[in-house]
Amino acid sequence: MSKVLVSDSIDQAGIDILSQVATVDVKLGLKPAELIEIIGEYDALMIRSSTRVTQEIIEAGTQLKIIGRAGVGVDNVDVPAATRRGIVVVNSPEGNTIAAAEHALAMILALSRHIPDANASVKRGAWDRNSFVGAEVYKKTLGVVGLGKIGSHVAAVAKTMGMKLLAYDPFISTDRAEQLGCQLVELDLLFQQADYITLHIPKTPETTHLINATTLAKMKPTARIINCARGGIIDEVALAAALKAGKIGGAALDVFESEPLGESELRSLGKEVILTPHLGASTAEAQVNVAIDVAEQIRDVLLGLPARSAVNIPGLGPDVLEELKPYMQLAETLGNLVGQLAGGRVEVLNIRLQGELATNKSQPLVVAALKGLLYQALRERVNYVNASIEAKERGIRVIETRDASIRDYAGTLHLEATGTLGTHSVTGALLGEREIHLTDVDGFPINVPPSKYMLFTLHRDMPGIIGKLGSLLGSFNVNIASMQVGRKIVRGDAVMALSIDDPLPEGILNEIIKVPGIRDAYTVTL
Ligand SMILES: NC(=O)C1=CN([C@@H]2O[C@H](COP(=O)(O)OP(=O)(O)OC[C@H]3O[C@@H](n4cnc5c(N)ncnc54)[C@H](O)[C@@H]3O)[C@@H](O)[C@H]2O)C=CC1
Ligand SMILES: O=C(O)C(=O)COP(=O)(O)O
Repeated sequence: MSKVLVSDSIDQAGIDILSQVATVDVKLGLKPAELIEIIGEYDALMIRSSTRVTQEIIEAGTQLKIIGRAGVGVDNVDVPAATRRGIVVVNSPEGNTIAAAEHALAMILALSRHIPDANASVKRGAWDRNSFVGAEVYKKTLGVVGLGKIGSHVAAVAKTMGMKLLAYDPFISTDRAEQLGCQLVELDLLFQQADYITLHIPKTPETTHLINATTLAKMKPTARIINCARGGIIDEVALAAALKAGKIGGAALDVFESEPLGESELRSLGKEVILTPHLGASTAEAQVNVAIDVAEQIRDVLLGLPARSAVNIPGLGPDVLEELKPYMQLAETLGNLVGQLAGGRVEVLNIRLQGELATNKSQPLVVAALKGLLYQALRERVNYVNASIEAKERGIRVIETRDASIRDYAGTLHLEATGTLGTHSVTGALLGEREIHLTDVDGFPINVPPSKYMLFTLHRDMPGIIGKLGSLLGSFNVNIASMQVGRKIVRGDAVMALSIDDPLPEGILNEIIKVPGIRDAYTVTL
């Protein structure tokens, strides 16, 4: 019989489902070394946000078939390591949406009326009616950063409380924002005008320390910040300094850069600060929802059935998956790449399936391409099940064409994305043992395998330009793993595709564009 390890607190409803098909061990508070020691006995691991599933633990999980995250964020799981091992990672993208939204709303009102401190005061025996004069949210401006599942519910409720709604979300259309009652604005304007700023975005390289000393200085001195999304989006040292200097009116945090929260200036601040221990999803209802959602997926996978909310491996039957998996990985890689090249919000995605890909089994490839395209916006919240729905909700028009004629490769996939910042295209194929190769970028022929960190330049094909770029990167200690030039005619325009060992340090892109002959440059992380 299969064995399942539950290493975080999971509602009994989930345990009961797992017990139908497996022996279930609930072991909470395991240290990493303890988890490494026992994980090899288990076919499945069920977690929330406390257990950190590192590459080391995944490699020790020699029998693991599935990791189930009873919640949204899988940033505590080394998903690429799981994918390399063929371990499916599933989550519950919507099970705790209402809970998290209501926690953010509760924080807004608790901050406004100093409820935690007033409560503590009365419980200490005081009757102090002067120290807790609050503020109304009515007719105040709420700035919603991230208008996804949770942000849009917060906006809907705040609107009923008479708040004016501003939103910033580079991947949402103006129409969609207006449907949600929000005026879509640039982030700086939101910071300048909002009385309350509530964060509902994933933690990504772009959103890390989005709230910092510089952005805090743009806000009203009376502004209040709420973070029920992810620790790290706010620079907590800068926030504490701004609060102590009276540059910010208040903050309510449910998530922290390091959890459990260690030593922090935030603890010493008064009624203008509310701190909760990552309770956004901690309602009875949400915990039943996510436990059942994920336990059912673990049960299905252990029974050899596909999972419905896999974040890394599509929920297809084993045979179909075996046949399509390499092409789906190609499609997802190309979707991720073209999404980053296009930048901003994509409005149209043209997908051309060529040669052996032009079959009636194209739908999983289209879904995989959309999942890759939406990854920058939604991270682990987008999966093979909801990618098409999310694309539709975001107003992305998908145009699919098939051409069974075979050209340079047996089967190629061409994606063209038109977004608010322009149009870009990529083509790819599988070579040899089904190795992914990029074969064209923006109409320029190349033939390179994708790597995690890549740099693309559009430049004039002229002597010395490769050397200048190489020297510039070298001066910033950027190591080039490979480089290739694609051009259509000699001395015309050309594209350079470089694989680099590490992410491009901040600010270098601007230096690259200053190199004579270089027209544009893009850095991507795949
Ligand atoms: N505190 C807690 O216990 C909980 C926290 N969460 C966290 O809340 C966050 C939001 O969750 P959902 O609404 O379900 O996710 P979602 O994926 O539905 O929404 C995220 C939104 O952020 C937008 N976005 C992505 N990058 C952005 C950027 N740089 N600037 C502005 N917008 C950006 C996306 O376009 C998307 O609309 C996630 O990080 C999730 O992990 C979710 C549940 C409970
Ligand atoms: O679902 C999420 O992203 C959460 O942050 C919820 O975390 P938890 O399951 O309550 O540890």
